[in-house]
Amino acid sequence: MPSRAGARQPPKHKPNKTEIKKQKRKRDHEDLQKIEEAIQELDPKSGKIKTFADLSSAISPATASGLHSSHFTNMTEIQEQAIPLGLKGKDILGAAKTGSGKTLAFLVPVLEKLYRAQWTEFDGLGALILSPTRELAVQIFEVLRKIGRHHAFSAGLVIGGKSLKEEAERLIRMNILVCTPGRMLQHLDQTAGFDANNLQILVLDEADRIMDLGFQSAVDALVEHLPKSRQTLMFSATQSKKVSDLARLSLKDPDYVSVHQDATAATPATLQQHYIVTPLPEKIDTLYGFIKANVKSKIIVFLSSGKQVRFVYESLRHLQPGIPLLHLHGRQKQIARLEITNRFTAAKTSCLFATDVVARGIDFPAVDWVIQADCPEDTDTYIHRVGRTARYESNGRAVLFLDPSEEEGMIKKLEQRKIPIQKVHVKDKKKKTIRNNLQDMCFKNPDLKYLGQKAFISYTRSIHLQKDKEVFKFDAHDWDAYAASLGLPGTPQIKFQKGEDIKRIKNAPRQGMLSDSESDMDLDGAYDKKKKDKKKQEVRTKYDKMFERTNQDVLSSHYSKLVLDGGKATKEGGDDDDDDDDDDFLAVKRRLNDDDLDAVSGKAPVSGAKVIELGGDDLYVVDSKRREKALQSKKKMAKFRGNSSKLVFDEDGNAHEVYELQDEEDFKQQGPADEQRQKFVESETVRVKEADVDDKLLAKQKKREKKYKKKEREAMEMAGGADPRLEGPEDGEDPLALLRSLPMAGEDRSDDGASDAEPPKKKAKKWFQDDSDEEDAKKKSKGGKRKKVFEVDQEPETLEDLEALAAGLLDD
Ligand SMILES: Nc1ncnc2c1ncn2[C@@H]1O[C@H](COP(=O)(O)OP(=O)(O)OP(=O)(O)O)[C@@H](O)[C@H]1O
Repeated sequence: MPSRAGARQPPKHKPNKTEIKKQKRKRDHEDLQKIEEAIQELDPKSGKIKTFADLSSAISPATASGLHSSHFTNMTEIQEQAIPLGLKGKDILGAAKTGSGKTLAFLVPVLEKLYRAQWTEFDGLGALILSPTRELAVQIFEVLRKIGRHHAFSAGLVIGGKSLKEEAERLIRMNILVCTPGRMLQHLDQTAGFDANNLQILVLDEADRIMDLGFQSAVDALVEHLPKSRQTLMFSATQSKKVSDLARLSLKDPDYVSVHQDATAATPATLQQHYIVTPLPEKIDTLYGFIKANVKSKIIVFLSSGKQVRFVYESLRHLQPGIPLLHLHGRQKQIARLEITNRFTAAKTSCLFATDVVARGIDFPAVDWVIQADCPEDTDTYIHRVGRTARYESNGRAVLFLDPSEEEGMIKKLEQRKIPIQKVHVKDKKKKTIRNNLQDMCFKNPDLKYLGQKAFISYTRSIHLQKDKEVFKFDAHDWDAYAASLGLPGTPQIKFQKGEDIKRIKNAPRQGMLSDSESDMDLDGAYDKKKKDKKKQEVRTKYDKMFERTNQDVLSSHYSKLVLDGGKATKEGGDDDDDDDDDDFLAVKRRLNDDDLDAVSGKAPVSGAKVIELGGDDLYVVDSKRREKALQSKKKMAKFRGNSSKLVFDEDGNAHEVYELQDEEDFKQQGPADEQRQKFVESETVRVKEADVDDKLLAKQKKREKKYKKKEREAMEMAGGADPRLEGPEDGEDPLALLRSLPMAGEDRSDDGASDAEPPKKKAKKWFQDDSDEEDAKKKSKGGKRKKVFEVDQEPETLEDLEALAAGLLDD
């Protein structure tokens, strides 16, 4: 088509900023509209949604590209079902096998919820994701960072480990938070300007764990801070539909999404599951044998408590099985825990001894074996533990160690859950005992022995407290043999406390029984207002801190416990929250040879320790040189002893303060105050004068004695001083006794006793040799040389005089 030359073009309209914004808003609005429509059309049951690309019209471009760049293409079953429902704004109870991708199943709906609400940094907290452990929270946060990288939301991790203030500063600006319940509650309670009033979506990963007793109070209090009109997603491999839990979280008509039907197990098909029957006293041998036979593998060994973990790790480490060993439990510092998690993640071959702190959710890559050396408390725990291997389509193997008494009960329970498990036997030629090595190590290393004792106690205690008596039969075990198998010189005695405490612990099995691992689960970070207030009131001295300080050696936490036990703190309800609650329930009779320890028998186990009684109820235990030194320092211990006061004793032996205040009435009866004062001054003047005379006499006497002793010493030196009797007094003897009993020249030895008691009389000026010397001299003059007689003008008084005299004798 010809162009019309010279025709005027209509002027081009340049949109101003406001118009641009308007257009963008319109476009955004239209986009959101389209997304909403696509979501409405999603049908999870259609079987057509298999890949993330199938969702592309129902999710934001930012999420789609985040998933794509993280190499997530196909969806897992739980994702296929849960993501569409989540996008539709439904509350969800999601249950799917371990390692089946539940994390993405809730993270995609979280990102999309905020995206569609056009959430900005000024809108505050929009999504909250709760995890029972710090490790799992970190892992969820990492996945969120990956798939959410193209979004503009701010996201944070709140798991403690930093100061509340430091966390608080950043918290206020966050749109999405991944956190542990206790720490989150603490912020909601204490951080100014931080609230969750606008929260759009709440997620509970490992929901059954978060909803159980251990977290009950924290979760209930936390929910009170959240708005009722929100979406709630709960996920776990062992999800229950407990109505009470749903009510507590005010879930609205939730969709139950379960991808393992009742006919199939909650464990992945790619997982091979076995069990070994090994009597408790042989367990550590079996474990060591297994590790030695699999040194080219990546293994996780689950034990029932942190103390078990520490003992097994420390003792097997000394035996150098030829595979890097790691250990993880809740009493370790946060940094150490993360470091160990990272090291095990990166390792190709390694054996990690752990409590249930890593039983749930943690996605260690390429784990070959999961060993449950201590039987899990229930089948749920079994499922989560074995789920650390055979994750997302990979293979894995799991072995459960059972005592003969546990076999029937546990296998029955596992069969009820349709868990396919096979019995296997340890090959005879692979059996090897390490009992002698352990005994030897415990003998040489008291710290290890101590750990063994603690491990023994914590194990017996956990068996006793287990609820499932069909599986855990306390009386079926040979505890002596078990103690011996750990290398212990004797069986620590166990004392069961009576009364309400047991009930309380039994009713709250998780809090009481698995204290080590529970504390891992953020219970140590759990916010307990009462505890906090109480702590504030307690004044802690430098020495309290010294005894509380951990990592000095393996025993330190025990010291502080003993100090508290022995001291008033426990008696007055002192808060011993730093240690686990072993001794809440069981206590060990102390097996101590030391007489000192009798005073505290029955309080706690420690052998070879000294107990120093400081007076009153205060007892301090010492078994390191450093502490011993500290306790010997009068200056340091003065703080513990309190201010000293001078006492005087009356004739009956009763102690009185030096200045005891007299009753006013009695005082008045003795006459006017002035008169009394006058009398007092006069009597004291007389007393002082008398005392003065006595003091002078005493001083003179002392001076004389001193002079006399000096002479004796010098005379001895002059006489050769080689008498072997002078080599040193025996312990407890008067060091001068020998000197005094020696014959002195010119001294009358006929009166030995007197010579000891009285100072010698002043001698004549001339000083001769004695009679026996004269006799000697006469004999010598007959047949030989006559002994020279010395005449001296004056008795030698100084060392020089004596030296001169001695020199004269030698000259001869
Ligand atoms: N769609 C997917 N495609 C590929 N890999 C996936 C997909 N979804 C999840 N994964 C991978 O599967 C592994 C397990 O995922 P995830 O940790 O979410 O499992 P889980 O179901 O939460 O397990 P657990 O019950 O133990 O907590 C992870 O390594 C994850 O990266």
